[in-house]
Amino acid sequence: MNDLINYYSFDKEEWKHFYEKKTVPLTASELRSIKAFNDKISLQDVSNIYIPLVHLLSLQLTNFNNWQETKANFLHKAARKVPFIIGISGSVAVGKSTTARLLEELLSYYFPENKVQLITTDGFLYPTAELKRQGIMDRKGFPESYDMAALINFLNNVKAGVYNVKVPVYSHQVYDIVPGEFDIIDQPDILIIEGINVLQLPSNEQIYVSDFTDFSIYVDADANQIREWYLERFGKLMDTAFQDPQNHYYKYAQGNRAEAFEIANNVWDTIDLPNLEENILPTRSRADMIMHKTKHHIIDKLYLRKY
Ligand SMILES: Nc1ncnc2c1ncn2[C@@H]1O[C@H](COP(=O)(O)OP(=O)(O)O)[C@@H](O)[C@H]1O
Ligand SMILES: CC(C)(COP(=O)(O)O)[C@@H](O)C(=O)NCCC(=O)O
Repeated sequence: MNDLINYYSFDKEEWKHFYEKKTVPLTASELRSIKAFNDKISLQDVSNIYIPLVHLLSLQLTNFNNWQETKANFLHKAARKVPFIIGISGSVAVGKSTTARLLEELLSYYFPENKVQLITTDGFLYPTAELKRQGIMDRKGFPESYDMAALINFLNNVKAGVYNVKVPVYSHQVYDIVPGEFDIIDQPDILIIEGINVLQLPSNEQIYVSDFTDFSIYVDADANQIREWYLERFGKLMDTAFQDPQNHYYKYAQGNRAEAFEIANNVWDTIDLPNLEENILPTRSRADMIMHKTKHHIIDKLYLRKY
């Protein structure tokens, strides 16, 4: 990516120095818990990239809380806790949900006084039956496949301090919204929201997801590299589907593996790659931070918005 004039760019050596001295060493149990959800994650990136980032976020959070109080005083209103929302965007399979879970883990660990919750915008996809009814099953992940009004309403409720806000649950295994299942977001101090559409501007809404986010991260990588990660994940999803006929990947797991990968390549070429090029990549320059990854998900560059 060419350096943009409104971003500082850093390689990882430069970035890690910003919080080197005060780096809190990771404990053995913390390392275990990070490894437990993804044993491939680079612990060096956790120390050199994510811990300085968590520190930066905590500075921004303090600033945000002070500003909410100052604003409430000016308006002669009682100050109340307003959730700080972190948005994470990027292509399908670039590693948004892994980054989001890692940040959730680290923020909860270093700032236990804060309640941290996480959601994915996948929950606001229309159910398969509705996508089929509209004839847009091959547009899953495109802007029209999401109930953006419901997503905006959800974010508004969270910011307004509403208790127990429900979020529908999407399952990659079932490849659909799970009927009757919800996550509950209940007055968090920090909400992380990850999804391909977090930085998008919905065509038929006056307000955007980004009107509710206080810091946003775009996870970036070369499209050919992301295809590999997509296929690797497809392989993992197939490997766990053997026993379960309800699983979307069961039919692939039962059939010829090479043919299944051919189908996956085709899905990438006809759905996820065009979506990346048409709708996701153009939103990259709206992010506060761009995190660029290379082979094995190793972060090689960071871009931080200047203004
Ligand atoms: N930092 C990372 N280190 C190792 N593997 C990763 C990392 N981030 C993502 N992955 C792997 O890459 C694939 C896609 O990641 P995922 O978080 O599901 O992407 P997304 O949420 O963007 O679709 C998964 O197989 C995941 O295990
Ligand atoms: C549900 C998704 C739109 C969201 O992707 P995610 O960022 O969670 O990987 C995507 O995984 C998807 O289903 N895309 C449609 C084509 C496909 O099967 O890859």
